[in-house]
Amino acid sequence: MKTYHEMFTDLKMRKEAALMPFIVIGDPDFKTSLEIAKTLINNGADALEIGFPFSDPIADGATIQEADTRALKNGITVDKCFKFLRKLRKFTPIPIGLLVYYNLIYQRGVEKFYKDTMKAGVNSILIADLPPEEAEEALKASKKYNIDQIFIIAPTTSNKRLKMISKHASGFHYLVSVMGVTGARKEVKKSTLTFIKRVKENGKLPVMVGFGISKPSHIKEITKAGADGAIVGSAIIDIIAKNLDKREKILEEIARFTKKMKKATRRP
Ligand SMILES: O=P(O)(O)OC[C@@H](O)[C@@H](O)c1c[nH]c2ccccc12
Repeated sequence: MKTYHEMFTDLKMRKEAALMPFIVIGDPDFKTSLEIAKTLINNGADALEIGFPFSDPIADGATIQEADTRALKNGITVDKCFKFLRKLRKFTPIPIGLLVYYNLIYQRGVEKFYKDTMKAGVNSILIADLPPEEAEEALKASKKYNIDQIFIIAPTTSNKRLKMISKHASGFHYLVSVMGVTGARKEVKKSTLTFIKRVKENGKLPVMVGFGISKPSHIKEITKAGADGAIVGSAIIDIIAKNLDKREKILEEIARFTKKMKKATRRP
């Protein structure tokens, strides 16, 4: 199993930024989502961010909300999510990060959740709705089980707060490109580029940018501004949603899209 640090070091030598696609377990169904994860890896993903479906995903826009609904309708539970992760880890050594809402962790018990995460060979956890001020118990478990705790940094995060987050975070900084919810966007704002520079100057970890990244040109813009990689969720899930009645097309189109996005991570 590869650490984030090893991944970023390897990529630096190859003059590439990291491509980290995001999918929801069980969307459109358990088996297909595992095939999708493998397709992402086979076509250039450097790491994966894996979402546990949740009924009230407050940080998510319509695309991911609907993915969560599809997965929950398929009967995906937290136990099934861990089963998925164990299968995925057998397939690949690349870093795998979880995206979860705190309720799912709280329900299982913080200690047990982190232990299961460790046993599944997962690298990191990002809890979408848990600020660092309230993360004491989670941080304790993350240290005990050697899981990187990822925290979100938003455009409104002050440098002072960024330093506080830097004290607790490991793995990478998750820079949210814009205020708002997840969802593919047409453009990268100029303000996002200056924000990336600010986090590079004031943070301590490699910077991954997410929220809205949906085209190769977006990846080029953010990496030129200093980002170490991109997290791409909704643009991939839109492909799933569009092809629900012709599932063989899902893998085909995701393969094509991933290759195109990975190509854009090469630094000139
Ligand atoms: O979907 P987008 O706009 O490409 O953004 C990445 C995103 O999907 C993923 O990182 C994510 C999904 N749900 C979240 C909730 C909070 C923070 C991040 C996320």
